[in-house]
Amino acid sequence: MLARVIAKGSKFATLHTSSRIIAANIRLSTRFNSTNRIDKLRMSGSAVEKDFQSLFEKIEELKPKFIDRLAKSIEIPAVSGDETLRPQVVKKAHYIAGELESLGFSDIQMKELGSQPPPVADSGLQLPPVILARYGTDPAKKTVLLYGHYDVQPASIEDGWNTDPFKLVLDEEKQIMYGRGVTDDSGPVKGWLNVVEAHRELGLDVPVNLIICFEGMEESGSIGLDKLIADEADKYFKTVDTVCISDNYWLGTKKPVLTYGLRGCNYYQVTIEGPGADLHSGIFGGSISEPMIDLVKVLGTLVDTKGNILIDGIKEMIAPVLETEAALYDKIDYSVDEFNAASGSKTSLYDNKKDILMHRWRYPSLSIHGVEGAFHGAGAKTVIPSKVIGKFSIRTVPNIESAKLDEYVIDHCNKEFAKLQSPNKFKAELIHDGDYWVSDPFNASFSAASKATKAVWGVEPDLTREGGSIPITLTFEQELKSNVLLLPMGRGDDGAHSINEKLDMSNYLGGMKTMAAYLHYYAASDEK
Ligand SMILES: NCC(=O)N[C@@H](Cc1c[nH]cn1)C(=O)O
Ligand SMILES: [Zn+2]
Ligand SMILES: [Zn+2]
Repeated sequence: MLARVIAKGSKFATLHTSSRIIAANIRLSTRFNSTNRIDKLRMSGSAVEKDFQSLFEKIEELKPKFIDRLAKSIEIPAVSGDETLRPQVVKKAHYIAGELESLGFSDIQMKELGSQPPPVADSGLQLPPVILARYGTDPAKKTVLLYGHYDVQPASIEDGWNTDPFKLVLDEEKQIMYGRGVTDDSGPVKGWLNVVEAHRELGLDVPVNLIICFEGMEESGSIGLDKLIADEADKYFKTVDTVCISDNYWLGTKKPVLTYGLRGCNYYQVTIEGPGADLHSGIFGGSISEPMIDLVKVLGTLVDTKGNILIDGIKEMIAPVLETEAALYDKIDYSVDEFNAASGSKTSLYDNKKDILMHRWRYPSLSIHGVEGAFHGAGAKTVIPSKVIGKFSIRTVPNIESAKLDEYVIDHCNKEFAKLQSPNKFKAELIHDGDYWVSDPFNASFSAASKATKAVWGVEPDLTREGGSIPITLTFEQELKSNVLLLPMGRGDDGAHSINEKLDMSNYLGGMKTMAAYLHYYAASDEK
């Protein structure tokens, strides 16, 4: 099936110790003061780069096929957070496994993770499989584990999409692809497959062994994957030298980045249950205790309008800002204008780059996401919802302890609800969690990615942290005792999780070239 085309003319340790972070920051500031370190790591180059031209040309030549491959993927609504769509998530897993097989991958295993733990409506709901596969098993080569996720965030046209979110639409004039998952994370996942295909078409050896680990629950907290990685650390993953994840974005729209840190994410729900059914507000309003009113009151105690989290104990766990760290932000290529453009507004809480970046990378945030069971349609339905579930999450940073955070959050909610003296039933609970990750970006893998970026984009990448979360990153680092590199494909304005998610063609093609060059530079490096 071909992509729909818009006609021309239309429009960085689980509790990472402070000392490790200090060391990383000092090294980072050294890097920013001079490029000596990365230059020292730079190998001669020419032998490594001899195949780049043909590889890059082949990637360009295969563009129609690569668009088509992405289009097929976008058409499967693999929304992990929607229980009714679980069969689609499983379908997409099998579809990708088929593609891996036809591209010559071996030892393809669909690892089952059992049933999804509560809270879940269907207690027997099976988790989607984790796809494991190998490309090459040459003991003389290094082995790179490629992680990605094939599930996506929910999307519907009613949210304000200009096009069907589950159809890839190519704006020919702007050379931009739209669709749920194009940048997060189907584009990058397909990118790795395409890189292998380009090598095969050229009869060119992939210079490293690849191990694929693609999961279908990333957007829902990577439930079940921690255990699989621990179980397979000395088995399927035994030979892994490094892990590369392409599941985040450039900071802005112009400059490529490599990423060495992520915030964590603990996601909670509060359930308030009252009347036996939804009621007529004219008959019962004023004489019944309304769950939605209780919920609004409780949610209103979590955070203020300036983004300050109002739950006791959290602020005290945040790692102090170091002088060396503070200096880093000035050197990052980013602006308030880019932030505003990406948000489509001028509603920033801060008027300078440093504060925006610090509140994205190194301070926690609390967001209120939605209310299940509440009236949310058009019109003016005079209903009193009988049961409502409020959803919110906290993005975590060094040195917030996840278990302590859960305790503080749930205690806070229980206390605030008790103050209401409501007869309604109340429960506050954690849905899923994933730790923050901050790493030292001075190793062979980051060095290879830096050279690859220079080779493709002509600039040294900025080293960034990311406000989002990839829950499994720390698990890979700890269980496999290997470095993890975040090598993003898309741009900061791609609208991941939002409406009209996009991926610029230049980022899809350039991203694949960078991935390919990375594998070659890493293979040629003296270090692991
Ligand atoms: N591209 C990474 C990403 O979007 N990660 C999600 C992970 C998550 C955690 N809880 C729910 N989803 C993110 O929201 O950062
Ligand atoms: Zn993602
Ligand atoms: Zn995502």
